[in-house]
Amino acid sequence: MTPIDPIVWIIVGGVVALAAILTTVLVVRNRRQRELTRRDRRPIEAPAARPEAPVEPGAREAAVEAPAPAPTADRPEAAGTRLARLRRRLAGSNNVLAQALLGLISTDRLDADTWDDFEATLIGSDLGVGPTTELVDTLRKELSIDGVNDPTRARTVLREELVKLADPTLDRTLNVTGSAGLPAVVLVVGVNGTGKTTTVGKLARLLVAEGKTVLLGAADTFRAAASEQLQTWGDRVGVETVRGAEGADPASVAFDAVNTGADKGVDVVLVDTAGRLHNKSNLMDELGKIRRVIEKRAPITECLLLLDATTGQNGLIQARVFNEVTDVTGIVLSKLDGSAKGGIVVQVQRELGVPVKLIGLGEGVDDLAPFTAEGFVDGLLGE
Ligand SMILES: Nc1nc2c(ncn2[C@@H]2O[C@H](COP(=O)(O)OP(=O)(O)OP(=O)(O)O)[C@@H](O)[C@H]2O)c(=O)[nH]1
Repeated sequence: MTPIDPIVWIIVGGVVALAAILTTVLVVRNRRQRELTRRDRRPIEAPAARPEAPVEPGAREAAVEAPAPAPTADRPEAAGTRLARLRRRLAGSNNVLAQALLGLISTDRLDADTWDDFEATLIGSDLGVGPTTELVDTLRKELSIDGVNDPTRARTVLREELVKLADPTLDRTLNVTGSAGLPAVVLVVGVNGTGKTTTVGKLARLLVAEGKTVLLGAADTFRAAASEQLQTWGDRVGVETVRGAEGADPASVAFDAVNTGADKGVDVVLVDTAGRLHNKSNLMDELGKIRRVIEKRAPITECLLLLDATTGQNGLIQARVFNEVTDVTGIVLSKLDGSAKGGIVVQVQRELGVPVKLIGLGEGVDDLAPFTAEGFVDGLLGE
């Protein structure tokens, strides 16, 4: 056998060593690659929560105006708490009417001057001349028999008479139940700035909390910001808002909203309108068209007229015009907070023959309450 040349041994040894090195390198690289892949697949950990910064007074309200990203409704305050808070607000120190009423029952001598002052205050509170005269006559009669020496008796008589004036017999049910598989349609009308958009938002929130499905229609196409404002409410409450382009025909947006609501099977469609009071025939045309077009798809179950309590007699004149041009089924009296014009409740119901169904007592999301004659009077008298 021929001995193998040492050179050949060296070459073979080198090849084997090179192969071993290459194999080791490949194994290590593969292992690293697998490790990296495994790390990538690990779920991303949420960053540690940052401690909440202290909230400036009013900052929460401002944050509330921003559209909420998630379409989930925040639940309104419980009805009892809300009403108690609103009652306190109604009896607030800036309410001239409440002060005059409480002044009367706490005085120990009723002379002609006291009655004159009382009468003037009631007229100033927009109670109207007729209801004021009725109230003063009844109180004079009742209290001259019993005297005001007994403040509890005086308060009882005053409460009874005021409740009668606010008329507890009126049906104030909000008609938000549709029929024949169609949604209920609530049309909200009124002069600009009275609080229509805000009320639609607050009402949507209450309806959602009652378990109803709601859709908003932004038929106030006159003011671009109005439909944005409504959309913001819709986002916060977690309901869809149907909008049109700025300057679009309000009737067509209203129809789209009701049509979408009917197709989607929602319970209630709330339609916000512009209701500019250019002149009576324009208003009649605009609201008439909106009504006709909506009713091609579903009947309007409730037409709410917004009335700003602070505008007094002017507001009443506007309300009369709206009531003449469209079939109003309920009044929403906004801005009763801090207004000395609470008497308007009585006057507007008598003049228009339409019940006040809701009252607005502030700009906050929960500052809308159903109206009841007893609750309103108790609020005024601070009970
Ligand atoms: N204090 C108080 N302010 C209210 C109340 N309701 C509404 N407002 C405020 O009134 C202003 C007008 O309200 P909007 O809802 O924009 O009124 P609108 O009728 O829709 O107005 P247009 O879109 O111009 O027709 C807003 O600043 C509201 O926050 C209320 O009950 N009390």
